Amino acid sequence: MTEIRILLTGNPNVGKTTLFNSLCGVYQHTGNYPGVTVEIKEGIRKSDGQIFRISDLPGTYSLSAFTPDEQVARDALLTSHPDVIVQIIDATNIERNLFLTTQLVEIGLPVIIALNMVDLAEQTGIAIDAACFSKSIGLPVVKVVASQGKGIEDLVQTIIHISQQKEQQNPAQAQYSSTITQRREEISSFLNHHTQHLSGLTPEYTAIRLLEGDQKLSDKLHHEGLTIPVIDTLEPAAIDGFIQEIMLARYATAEQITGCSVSCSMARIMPTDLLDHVLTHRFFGIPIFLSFMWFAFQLTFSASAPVASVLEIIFGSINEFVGNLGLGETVTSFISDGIIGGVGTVLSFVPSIFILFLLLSLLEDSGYLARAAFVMDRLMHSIGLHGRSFIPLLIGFGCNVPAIMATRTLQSRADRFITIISIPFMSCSARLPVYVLLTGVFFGAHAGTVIFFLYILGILAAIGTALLFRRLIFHDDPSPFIMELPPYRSPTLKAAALHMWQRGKEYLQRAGIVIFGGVLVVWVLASLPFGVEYGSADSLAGVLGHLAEPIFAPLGFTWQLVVALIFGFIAKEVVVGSLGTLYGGEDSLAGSLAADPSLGPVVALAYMVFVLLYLPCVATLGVIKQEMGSWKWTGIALGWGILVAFILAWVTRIVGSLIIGA
Ligand SMILES: Nc1nc2c(ncn2[C@@H]2O[C@H](COP(=O)(O)OP(=O)(O)OP(=O)(O)O)[C@@H](O)[C@H]2O)c(=O)[nH]1
Ligand SMILES: [Mg+2]
Repeated sequence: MTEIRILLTGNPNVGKTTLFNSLCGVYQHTGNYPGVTVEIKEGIRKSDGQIFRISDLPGTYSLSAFTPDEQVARDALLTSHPDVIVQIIDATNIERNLFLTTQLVEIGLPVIIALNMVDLAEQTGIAIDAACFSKSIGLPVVKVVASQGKGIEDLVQTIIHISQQKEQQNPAQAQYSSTITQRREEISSFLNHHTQHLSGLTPEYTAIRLLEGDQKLSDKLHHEGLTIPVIDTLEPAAIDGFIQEIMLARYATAEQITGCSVSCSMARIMPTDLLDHVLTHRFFGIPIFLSFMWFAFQLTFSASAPVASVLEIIFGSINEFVGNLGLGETVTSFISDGIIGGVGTVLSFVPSIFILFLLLSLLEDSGYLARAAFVMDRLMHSIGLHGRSFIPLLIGFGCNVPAIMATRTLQSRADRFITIISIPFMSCSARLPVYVLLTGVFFGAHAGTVIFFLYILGILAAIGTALLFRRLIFHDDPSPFIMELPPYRSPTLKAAALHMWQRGKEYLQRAGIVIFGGVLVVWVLASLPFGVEYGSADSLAGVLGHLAEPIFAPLGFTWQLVVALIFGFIAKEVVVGSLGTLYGGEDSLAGSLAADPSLGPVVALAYMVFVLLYLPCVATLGVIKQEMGSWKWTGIALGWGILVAFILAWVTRIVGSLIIGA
């Protein structure tokens, strides 16, 4: 078997990852907004007697990289020397995508165009003559619909064909003015004598990249002791002029190619514009966004509460059954308090998590969330957060770990840090079970609304944090933000369900290992030392809880709540798991909570506020350290979370008691 190495590249949000998934038969996260993939993902396909080693790159508009994710794409394209580059082009937006093509063809490696989303292009009345397009661009063009797996076979055959072909491609190149051509020759003839410094790039190509302002490349050459003609001798203003000129030449080429092969029967579709007008309206935009979110939480709670109570009844009967088996005290307690009380409780919230994920996936795939980002941008910019930060913040609703990785789409370190420290306040799905449990017990019909406000509080805490840190530490203004709105795409239930399943599966897997481990520790602590009553104040868990209780006295938390918080650090699902274990006994967990005289709506609310804000789980802390590269900032993020949680939970308790007492 021969091996073919392929890079999938293209602008953001054109369907690279969807195509990658189709080619490799795997699942990587996709979403209808730019910046979903921020790292290179590798995959393998074996077919037709070949091994295809495929890399999915983050999206990029050009090779002049500005953000960390674009740099990853640029470096892979310039330094990894693949056999074939496949550029995925959005068929509804060909001309803009071709700007990147004009850069790719200059590298000198074989390029194939995968023209994706032809289904959408056809719906909007854009007709593309692939043969004519291929001829005018001088590259093979394959039409595909990645989301339906159409055209994949054609693409694979083309890849095989091109990788075996020996002769050079002859693609349409950008036509530069005589000044640029002359400068280019000057630099490349100099580089001809120094090819050992070019790491496989041709002198001509290196010359044009330098004229285009590739800082990384010129830094590298300087570092190796070279003085580059033109670049090092001319004024920066002159170089800026070259950058402009080259860009214009690229656009002109893109326009020329598109002109002869694409015809539009309709100028633009109106419904999108009209819809955007409403959804991104200056005044209505935010209320509309909030209503969508409120509706999502209401639905999550009302649809999942019945399922959760059925599961609770089932677990109750298993408990009774195990109790009657006469297995001995420790084994019975292990099964009913540890496994069923702990892990079972966590699992009974799986339906809520799945429903929330399904709703978020539908909103995301339709393109609405990107509009929400746009609406929030106006607001966020005025308070010192970068508009682009909104997408990582939103991803935080699912899990904080990928959200923090998604900050790689931000350019400045200040923007990144401010976003990273704000993300843990976004209520990830692991916290939802705590809300569903406690609001169900203490807030009855208002449960959905209380959950909604907790999410809003999380968003406000995130925004407040950004504001404060921007003013206190970084002083500068957020860098300018350009975000393009992705097209509306009618979400398919299949894609959304797949999305939901993938995210839900992670939750289940965690429930299997991490949560079971965490809950087991709590069960052991509640059972030791031998001879004490399970979960009593004399058990190790009781002692630990009582030790920490004074700290939490102003908040009114019982020692069981405190122990659950401590172990919630492993993963936030462990909070309900521990409560299930510690409040075990005859009654159901909900029943025991309702019967505990030290608990009531006010303490429950303060507890939920604390759980929402207090600290990111271990995994999140790990990734903060990885992305910030410093323990100092990781410590600041950790301490800040605890401080905010404490203050806001305390305020909740005071204000709540005043209202209830009044
Ligand atoms: N209608 C239609 N939708 C598609 C097609 N291919 C992808 N999509 C959708 O387009 C959106 C973007 O897809 P992704 O695969 O995440 O795009 P990407 O290029 O990897 O995006 P980044 O990683 O952000 O650069 C998703 O909502 C996909 O479901 C297609 O052929 N037709
Ligand atoms: Mg992607």
